[in-house]
Amino acid sequence: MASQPFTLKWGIMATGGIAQTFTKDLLANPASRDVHDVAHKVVAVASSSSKESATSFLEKVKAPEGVKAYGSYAELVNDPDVEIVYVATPHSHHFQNTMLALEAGKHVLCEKAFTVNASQARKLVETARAKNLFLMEAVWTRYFPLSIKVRELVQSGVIGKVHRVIADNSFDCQGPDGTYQFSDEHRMVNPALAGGALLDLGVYSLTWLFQILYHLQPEAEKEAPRTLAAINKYATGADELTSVILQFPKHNAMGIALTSLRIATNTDGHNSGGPAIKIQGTKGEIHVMGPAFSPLQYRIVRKDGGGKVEVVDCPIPKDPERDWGHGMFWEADECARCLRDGKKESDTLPLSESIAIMEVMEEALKQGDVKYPDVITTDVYDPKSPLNTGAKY
Ligand SMILES: NC(=O)C1=CN([C@@H]2O[C@H](COP(=O)(O)OP(=O)(O)OC[C@H]3O[C@@H](n4cnc5c(N)ncnc54)[C@H](OP(=O)(O)O)[C@@H]3O)[C@@H](O)[C@H]2O)C=CC1
Ligand SMILES: O=C1OC[C@@H](O)[C@H](O)[C@H]1O
Repeated sequence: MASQPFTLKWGIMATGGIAQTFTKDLLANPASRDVHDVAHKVVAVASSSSKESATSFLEKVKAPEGVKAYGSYAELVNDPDVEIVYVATPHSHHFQNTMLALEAGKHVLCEKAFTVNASQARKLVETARAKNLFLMEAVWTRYFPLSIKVRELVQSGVIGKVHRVIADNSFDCQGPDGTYQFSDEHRMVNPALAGGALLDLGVYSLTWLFQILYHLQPEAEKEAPRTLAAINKYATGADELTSVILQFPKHNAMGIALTSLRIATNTDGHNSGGPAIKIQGTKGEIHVMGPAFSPLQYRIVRKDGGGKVEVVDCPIPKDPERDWGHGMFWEADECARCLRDGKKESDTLPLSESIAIMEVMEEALKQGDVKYPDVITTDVYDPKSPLNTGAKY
């Protein structure tokens, strides 16, 4: 007889778009993605706006009976049934919200971008380690079977030594008059919510650079990159057209990360313009078709392939009962496996790597003179911060 799966009990912090998407993935049957060793239970959700928002969230995601709805983040982190908190607030809030959960003794999966700057990231990691708690940045793309396969292919030498990775994750968000489809208050462009292309979208371009050029470096030869950035800013002061070059001189490798809110990676949204990611080695290339955050196909182009391209599709499985499957469940499965195995961080995205990525983004934003308000950049934890209580700031 098969043994029972290890079941992880989740608390959801915030009720916005991605909280709904992720929670629906948690509620999908793991068997529909051929996972049988771990499972997930949603035990509570909290809204900083009102208990009603949390209740309406549970209706929207078609949660089963018995899931608790809270009107504050403090109640959620103090619920003894919650084992791990999924932090699904804007970037501005990640540091204070994750600290709130860690201080209450909860494990945390925190949405990308991990924090607003590197010192906040270091503080989170120090706190999680001091308290012996699990912590992971929710970069779901890393846990896609496609990403795992591409990393394996690169490591096995199929395309030889990789010298360059070019990755783009850009959206065309502008209306006919050049302003954006969303207001200046929206989290995408509002500096008070750490808005901007780099922290929201560019983090995925950097994910591809890092998971190939940095993650696969042997531990003894780890080399942090030099960062060179160019940034054009929107009227609000947030970055809107951002390019970052990462140089790894010891490994003779270079990465180019592109992101923008003005111009899309592919103008027709169908990859007609080519891949979003190109991984270029001495024996060939791997092309990953966009979007960079949720890719469904890669192609291997061999130098001696005579023009033939190997095309591999990696669809995201759906739970037929719920007619749902978005691909965020793989990162949730990673959290469950780590906790089952007593691990406090994921090997696929170690905390040191989340810090290294935040160091790059902080440096790039500094070079582009992008500034955020003190209330969201501080690395001093305050349980009563408006970012934790939902008060205006
Ligand atoms: N992995 C992925 O594919 C995606 C990840 N993300 C990431 O998820 C996070 C949230 O994004 P998304 O869900 O799109 O954002 P939304 O604006 O849809 O939701 C954010 C939620 O955060 C809470 N919140 C608390 N304080 C504030 C505030 N001052 N302003 C706005 N919201 C606040 C609100 O919930 P409440 O009122 O209930 O407290 C709100 O609903 C970001 O870090 C983003 O980068 C976003 C989209 C996709
Ligand atoms: O993480 C993300 O991926 C998908 C995008 O639509 C979204 O803006 C971003 O936050």
